[in-house]
Amino acid sequence: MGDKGSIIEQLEAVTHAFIAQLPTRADEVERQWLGLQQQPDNRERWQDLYRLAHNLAGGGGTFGFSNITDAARLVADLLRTALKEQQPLAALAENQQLELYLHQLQELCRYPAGNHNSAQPVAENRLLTEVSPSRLGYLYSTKPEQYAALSNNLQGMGIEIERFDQCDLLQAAILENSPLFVLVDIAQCDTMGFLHDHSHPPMIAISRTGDFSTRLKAVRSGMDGFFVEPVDGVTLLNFVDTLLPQAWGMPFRVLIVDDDRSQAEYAALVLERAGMITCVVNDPATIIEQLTAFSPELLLLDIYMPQCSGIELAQLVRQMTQYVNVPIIFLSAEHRRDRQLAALQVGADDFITKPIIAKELIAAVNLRAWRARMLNWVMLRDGLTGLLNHAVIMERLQHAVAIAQRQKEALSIAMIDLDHFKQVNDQYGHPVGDRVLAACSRMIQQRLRGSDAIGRYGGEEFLVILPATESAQALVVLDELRIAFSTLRHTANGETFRVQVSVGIACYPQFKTASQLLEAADAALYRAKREGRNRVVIGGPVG
Ligand SMILES: Nc1nc2c(ncn2[C@@H]2O[C@H](COP(=O)(O)OP(=O)(O)OP(=O)(O)O)[C@@H](O)[C@H]2O)c(=O)[nH]1
Repeated sequence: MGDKGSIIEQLEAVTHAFIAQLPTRADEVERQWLGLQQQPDNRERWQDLYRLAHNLAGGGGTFGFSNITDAARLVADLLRTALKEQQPLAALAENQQLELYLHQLQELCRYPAGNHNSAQPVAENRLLTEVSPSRLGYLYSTKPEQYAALSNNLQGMGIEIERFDQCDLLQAAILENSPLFVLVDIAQCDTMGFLHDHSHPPMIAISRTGDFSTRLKAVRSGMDGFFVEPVDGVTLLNFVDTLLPQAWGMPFRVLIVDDDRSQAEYAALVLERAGMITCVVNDPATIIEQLTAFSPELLLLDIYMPQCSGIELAQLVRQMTQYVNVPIIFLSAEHRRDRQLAALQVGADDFITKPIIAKELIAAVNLRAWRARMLNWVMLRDGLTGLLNHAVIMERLQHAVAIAQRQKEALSIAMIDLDHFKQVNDQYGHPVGDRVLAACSRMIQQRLRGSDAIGRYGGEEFLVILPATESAQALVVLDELRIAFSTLRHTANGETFRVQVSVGIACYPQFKTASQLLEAADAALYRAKREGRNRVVIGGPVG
């Protein structure tokens, strides 16, 4: 099921087939209704009409025609009640409400094109929307003084702020420019109705007070975050990072274990359609290999399987320490709440009852996978800079060297150290030093490729790993970065200052192991410092 192209093609094919037979279904509805005008006491015919509506409601939901689902459900609900309560069938044939519902349903089936909302599941998954990397932030506020304070604070971090005081202009600008985030003055929060209809960048409420009712107002307006003024730029950008597609843009990877092939394939189709990557396992005995090969971010387990139960499988997975944090969702026809609770006690996170409702499944998987990814993100990152922490960047280095060896390709690493940083702390204070560190980290992130790994190696020292990069290329990239650093203006106590960096580079295959690379980059950095700072030096003879 990993082949996304074929999944989408399959899905398009079945959707087209569904659309193609909608007009015929409309005719059938009409024929049944007219027939029932002649034979109102024919219970079987009423039941046929009920089944027709019921199927349209299901199919409409599956294939993205929510209007058809809504209309068909009105018909099906009305008919089910009437048939169950043994209401007089002749009266049903004269029910004007039913006639109206049926008419709406026929219209929607005959002209389905304008009603398709197939993009909805993907759009609902905000994390998957592509927003181009941007250095633009928007402020929606009628107060110019708010703009001045924020703009000052964020300019030092390389972010430009634009203010809007009209919602429609803001909305148009968001669609056109995809800013990094939108700050919304709490007074304007309740005018942001469009948030519910579209995907959008992180929307963050700002307010002078952080009391319960103000925060609640922000939540109810659909805000993604809340900051009390004065807004600290570093904290704000770190928070935005946790919501951004760079951090979350990769599709979720879901492993589905179900001995019932059709159920498993259906769940996989639904999730793939919402932009996720799935792997279906019908034989629970192969789960260990699949966990290693696929490295899922979430497990969807059927409870009742002949060979071993989903509950046993969840226990088995939880006993493998590397999967302790992977969310597990049970999928089962079990409706008894006590059984469901017992199942959850083995360490699962949620329980979805069959038959699968696509929307519910997508929402549950999205929520759990997103939470797990966010926790992971926080655990792997350095709190001040948002870069990978020391342990993680060291692990990435080992990994990058192994790949370079296997693929027989180049690899460069660079150690970046701020020059005379102690003076910044001494002169302006530690909090200003922190802000400078955060601004520099952001600049490295903005300038390097997504495939490069960037970590905080020590206090004011960063380690960058550039896969498939020769020393000459690394030199060019790092020197551009050095120049960009020296042009960044920082402000403190009304003064403006600049900070420079020294860089030491080392490259594979000149240096063969992670520790040799680190040693060589460190020695090169030392040379850069000794030779006058604000320069880039390559370790060993230049390749
Ligand atoms: N504000 C702040 N300062 C830090 C942090 N981590 C390390 N530092 C400071 O970074 C400074 C490093 O000082 P030194 O190692 O003497 O180096 P330097 O002043 O940058 O001089 P050179 O590296 O030789 O150019 C020390 O003052 C540390 O306190 C941090 O997280 N925040």
